[in-house]
Amino acid sequence: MANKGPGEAKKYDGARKTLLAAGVQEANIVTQTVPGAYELPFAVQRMYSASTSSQASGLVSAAADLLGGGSSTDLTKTVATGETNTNSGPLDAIIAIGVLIKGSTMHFEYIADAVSHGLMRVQLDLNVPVIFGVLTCLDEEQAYKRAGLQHKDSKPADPNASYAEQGHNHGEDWASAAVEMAAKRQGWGEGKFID
Ligand SMILES: Nc1c(NC[C@H](O)[C@H](O)[C@H](O)CO)[nH]c(=O)[nH]c1=O
Ligand SMILES: CC(=O)[C@@H](O)COP(=O)(O)O
Repeated sequence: MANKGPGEAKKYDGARKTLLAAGVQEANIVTQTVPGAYELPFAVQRMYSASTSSQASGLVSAAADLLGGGSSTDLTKTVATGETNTNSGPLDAIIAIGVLIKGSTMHFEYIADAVSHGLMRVQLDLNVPVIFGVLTCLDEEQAYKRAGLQHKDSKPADPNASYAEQGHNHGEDWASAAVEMAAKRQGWGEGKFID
C-alpha cells in the first residue's frame, strides 16, 4: 500500500522486487494506493478485513502460500487488475508506504504522530505485522535519498560515505521486514520460535 509522495514509486518497486526475490509469488502481492499518509491506518485495517471476509465467503480458491506447508495465510494477495480484487485468505503482512515532507505549519507533526500511532494500533489490534514504510523527511532531498535516488539539486553521493549517508532504497528493507515478520508470526502462532 502506498501514497504518492516523492520517490514513492521507487520505494514501492524496491519493496516489490525484494518480495519477489524472497520467493513471494507475484500473484500474491496486492497493492492499493491512498490519497495521503493520513489514510494509511484506515486502509490497512480495511484491506486486512477484506482479505479475511473474502475467505469467509469462500469466493476464491487458495493462491500459492508464501510460507509453505499447511499455512493458512499468504503474505500478500492477488494483484489488482483495476477491478475488485478477490483473494484466498488473510494477509500475512502489510507494508504501509508513505512519505511526509515537513512544511511550514504543524501539519507534518500531526500527521506523523497520527499515522505512526494508527499503524501500531492496527497491527496490535489485528494481530498482523504492519511494516512502517512511512518516511518523515525534512525536505524532498531526504525522501529521494531514502528511495535510492538522487535529487535534482543534490550532489552525487560520496562513494566513501557511510551506508546510511549514501542512501539506498528503503523499500527493500521494508519488504525484508515483511517476509521476516510474516514467517515469525506464523511460527509464534504455532508455538515455535524461528530464527
Ligand atoms: N502533507 C502530506 C500529506 N497530506 C495529506 C494527508 O495525508 C491527507 O491525505 C489529507 O489530509 C486528507 O485526509 N500526505 C502525505 O502523504 N504526505 C505529506 O507530506
Ligand atoms: C498541506 C500539506 O500538504 C503539507 O505539506 C503541509 O504544509 P504546511 O505545513 O506548509 O501547510
